[in-house]
Amino acid sequence: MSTPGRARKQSHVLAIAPFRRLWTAMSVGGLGDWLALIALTALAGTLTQGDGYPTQSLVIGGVFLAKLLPAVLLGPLAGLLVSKVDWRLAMAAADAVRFVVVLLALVIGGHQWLILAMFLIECASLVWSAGRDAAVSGLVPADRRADADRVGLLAWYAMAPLAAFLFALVAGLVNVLAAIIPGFGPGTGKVMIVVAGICYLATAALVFTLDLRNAGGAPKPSVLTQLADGWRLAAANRAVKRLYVGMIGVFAAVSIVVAVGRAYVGVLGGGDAGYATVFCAVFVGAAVGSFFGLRWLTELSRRRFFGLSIILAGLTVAAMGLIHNLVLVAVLTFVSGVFAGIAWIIGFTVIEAESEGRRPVDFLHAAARVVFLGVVAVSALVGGFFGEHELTVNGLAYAFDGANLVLLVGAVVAVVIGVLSLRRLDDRPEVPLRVDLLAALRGERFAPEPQEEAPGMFIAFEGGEGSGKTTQSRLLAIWLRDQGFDVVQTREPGSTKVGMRLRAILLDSTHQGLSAHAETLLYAADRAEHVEKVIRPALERGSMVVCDRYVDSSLAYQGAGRVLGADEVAQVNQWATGGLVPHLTVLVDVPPSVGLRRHAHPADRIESEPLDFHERVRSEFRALAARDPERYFVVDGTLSQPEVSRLIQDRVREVLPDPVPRETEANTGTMPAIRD
Ligand SMILES: Nc1ncnc2c1ncn2[C@@H]1O[C@H](COP(=O)(O)OP(=O)(O)O)[C@@H](O)[C@H]1O
Ligand SMILES: Cc1cn([C@H]2C[C@H](O)[C@@H](COP(=O)(O)OP(=O)(O)O)O2)c(=O)[nH]c1=O
Repeated sequence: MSTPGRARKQSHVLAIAPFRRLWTAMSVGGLGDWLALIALTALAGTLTQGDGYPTQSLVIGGVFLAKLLPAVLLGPLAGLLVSKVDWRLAMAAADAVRFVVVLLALVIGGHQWLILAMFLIECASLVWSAGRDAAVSGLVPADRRADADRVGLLAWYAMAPLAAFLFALVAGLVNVLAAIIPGFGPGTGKVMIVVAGICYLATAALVFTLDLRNAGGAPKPSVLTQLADGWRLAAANRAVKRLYVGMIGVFAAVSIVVAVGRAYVGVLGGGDAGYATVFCAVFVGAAVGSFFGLRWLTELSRRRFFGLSIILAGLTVAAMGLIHNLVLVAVLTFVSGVFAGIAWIIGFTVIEAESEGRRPVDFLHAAARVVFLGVVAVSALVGGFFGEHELTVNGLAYAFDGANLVLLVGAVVAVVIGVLSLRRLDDRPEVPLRVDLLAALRGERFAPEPQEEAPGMFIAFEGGEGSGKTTQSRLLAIWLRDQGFDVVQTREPGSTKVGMRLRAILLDSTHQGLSAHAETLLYAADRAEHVEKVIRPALERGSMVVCDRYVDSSLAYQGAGRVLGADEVAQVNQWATGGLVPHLTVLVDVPPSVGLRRHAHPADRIESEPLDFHERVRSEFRALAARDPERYFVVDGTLSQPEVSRLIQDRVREVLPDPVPRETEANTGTMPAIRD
């Protein structure tokens, strides 16, 4: 539904000039951050070159940890600090600190200092980010802040491959110079640290010249709060939870490549340039994957493609751990990035559809940070303690170090998560994956052998309490009979002999406390009986079946209302009905507050549920309809009865075989109907 205010096309959030300047500062600062990270980890690798593999692995891990810990531990503090001081000063001071600290890294040697420097830079960055949030709330109107956050994050992530690319470029140049000029001085790490310092200075200048005094607003929730909030939102929807697990799993596997990259590249004979190339390859791969993820293999179910990409990303990471060749490792890194990108964009799109347009950006960004932290810590420790090993197979020596082990373990985890995602999120269980995939590779959608389709037509009515389904399904049955069709009008629960008994159990309000699982199974039992004894025989005779409630009621009431999750309830019902799906489902949509007031009789067991139960039911019905607009017709049940009927008739006419045209309908006359 669109409101007039929404319908007005808004200009891009970057059209707000002061925000554009802030955004530029965010991008330049982001470039500095990424450069500092790559440079400090590369320097850590170079400094510890002679100290043995375990030390090197632990020191590089230490730098990564120093980058990630402050946000998790000190995030809320920084927000509090900036809410008390002038944000512009705070940001400029943070930039000055970052500038001084990176440059000190040039002067002070020793790997302990690199770790401390990273920690200090990150603490300053926290203050900077809190200042940025305050600035954004001063510069951007409230309804545009989500857009502002999005372009900010986009810029930040886009700076990663750019920084890595610059780093690789300079590393190449330094190598050439070192070859030409014997004893050529500074290594790439040091050169890039200077560039990072310049970025911080530029950021300070950009921020300082921003003219705005009324910035303020509440600081953003901390990483841990964002995580908890995001997870709580997902709790009601199992598919969303599984998508989160898949996305985070594939992210973890690919993070390992970055975490062990410096040490592994060193073992393979590469240096700074090789490390930066691998770093760049992950991000470029992910960008390519997320750009094409929705466009490749369009005939394959997206959920299946999601699981498959996670498995393939895992297999690529495994190959990386086993193949000792720098060029191949760089190529495989790119490929694993592509698969991770595909999984992320699909996960994102499906989650957005499942959660009514809410974008889980904050949650995923926070989760990515925490997961990266964990991955880096574990990789550094395992890699460091496992150390270097050499296996001898048939007289051939094969190096198997901590990095190899960590890559393989990550790969196995990703493959397991991928297989689980594939099984648990499958939306085409009736079609074998291999057949589906082969057809999709040929650009076709595999259609199972059409089952002998019964000649009749099945129309279901769905909606909340008092929406008017019963009234409308009766009126539609009468109208269809007038059109000359043989009509079977029926309802759930309770249209068979056994069904009547089940209905009594289900709706009698003395049966309070019936377990949600038992309730689901009883509705499914009623439905199984109904399909076998009433609906299928009618369809086989060629009748029109008009049914008041069907499977979607269970998805909405038991799946969402009772929070059992739509997937399991759908599986039970798929089994109970033998997969019988209506040709058309009419959803009569009314707010529960309106529908519940319409009934005069005393409330039954389900009607007496609280309002938020009925709200969940309604939003699940709407979500189901939104997912398959071809098969659903949503009608506003608050309109008058004749109006609702007319809209339904217009829609049903479209699917009728050989309908009487609307213009001549008045002349065909109406059979006298007995109405109650
Ligand atoms: N479009 C409508 N506007 C106002 N009242 C309606 C409308 N449609 C049905 N009603 C009334 O609302 C009550 C519930 O209708 P019913 O068809 O039994 O709904 P449901 O089967 O969805 O519970 C009935 O009293 C009916 O007369
Ligand atoms: C068919 C079905 C109904 N229900 C609930 C919804 C209704 O409250 C009740 C059916 O009662 P009914 O008297 O048929 O109500 P309505 O006129 O609203 O259709 O059973 C489920 O919870 N799950 C289901 O699968």
